[in-house]
Amino acid sequence: MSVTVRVPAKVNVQLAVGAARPDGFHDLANVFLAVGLYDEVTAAPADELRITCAGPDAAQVPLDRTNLAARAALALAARHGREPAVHLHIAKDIPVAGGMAGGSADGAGALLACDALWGTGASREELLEICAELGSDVPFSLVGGAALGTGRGERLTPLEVGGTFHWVFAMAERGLSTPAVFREFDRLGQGREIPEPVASQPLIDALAKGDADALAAAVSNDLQPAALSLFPELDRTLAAGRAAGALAALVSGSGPTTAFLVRDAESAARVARELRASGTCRTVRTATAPAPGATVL
Ligand SMILES: C[C@](O)(CO)[C@H](O)COP(=O)(O)OP(=O)(O)OC[C@H]1O[C@@H](n2ccc(N)nc2=O)[C@H](O)[C@@H]1O
Ligand SMILES: Nc1ncnc2c1ncn2[C@@H]1O[C@H](COP(=O)(O)OP(=O)(O)OP(=O)(O)O)[C@@H](O)[C@H]1O
Repeated sequence: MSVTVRVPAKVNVQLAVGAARPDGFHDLANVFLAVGLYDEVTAAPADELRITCAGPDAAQVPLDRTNLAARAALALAARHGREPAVHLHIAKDIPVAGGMAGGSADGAGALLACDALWGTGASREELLEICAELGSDVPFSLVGGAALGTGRGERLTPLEVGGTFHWVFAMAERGLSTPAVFREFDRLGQGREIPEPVASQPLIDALAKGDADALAAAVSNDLQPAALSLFPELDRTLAAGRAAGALAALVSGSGPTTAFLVRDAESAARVARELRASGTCRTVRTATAPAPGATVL
């Protein structure tokens, strides 16, 4: 017997970042939108905890206990006083270290898959609590759709989405480390007053209306200058997407994946084609949003 769970990637349509807290994290107003690029995590009984991974970026995924899927299985097993005897296989389609919460997706997926395989019967509340322990983005991977994340991003308020949004994503030649991007944010902000992060009401309204033009006018990412400072070539990718007719072009989360909001499927295909031809990125994918959260298949 095995259980397979499908989990979406995310794009941050707003990422407002406050000053560094004493614990090193940053308070955020983080508007997550789940997009239809998915990892699948399959849990099957085994003698001991084992992780395997397949997919284009599989070589970059750690297969030891630092893998977020392994950490999820260990956390659930410890809470329920059982052995983490499970084989977790990750079919990886979300780019690694791309700012699209791929590792977080695997954490949330493994948690749900182990809960179903073991018949743990953990409440939604308990699952969300474990997710928050695993990482700031993990609760959203479980929930999907759209949500405002406050605190370090783990405290979620679901948001309404009134239509389908079309996106193009350009994956970069190399990854960016999330802590390094936050550190660069701090460095760039030295000597400046960093305002409290606040969610944008026009952005929340645009999501609720399904209005792509209004969303394009409202998207923002406070980590973008830091990501561009560490990875200046991303500016060329953003410019290529804008020139191809994207309504908005931004760095996804901590980057280096760049995200392009477009009007419809036709324009997604055109922007994707022109981004590929621009030679400014490794691969290009199209996806629609919102996507559901972690789901047992
Ligand atoms: C950039 C985003 O992806 C936007 O959704 C997230 O804020 C990052 O979420 P994540 O990868 O799940 O991050 P975590 O695993 O919780 O933290 C990794 C590191 O990122 C930094 N970090 C993360 C979240 C946050 N609110 N403030 C931070 O400063 C910290 O250096 C932390 O040690
Ligand atoms: N299951 C996993 N899949 C991918 N990376 C993982 C996983 N578990 C741990 N990692 C480690 O986490 C690092 C970040 O990978 P991940 O793909 O989650 O980045 P990300 O998409 O930028 O994350 P986020 O958007 O949440 O900041 C990788 O370099 C890898 O070493």
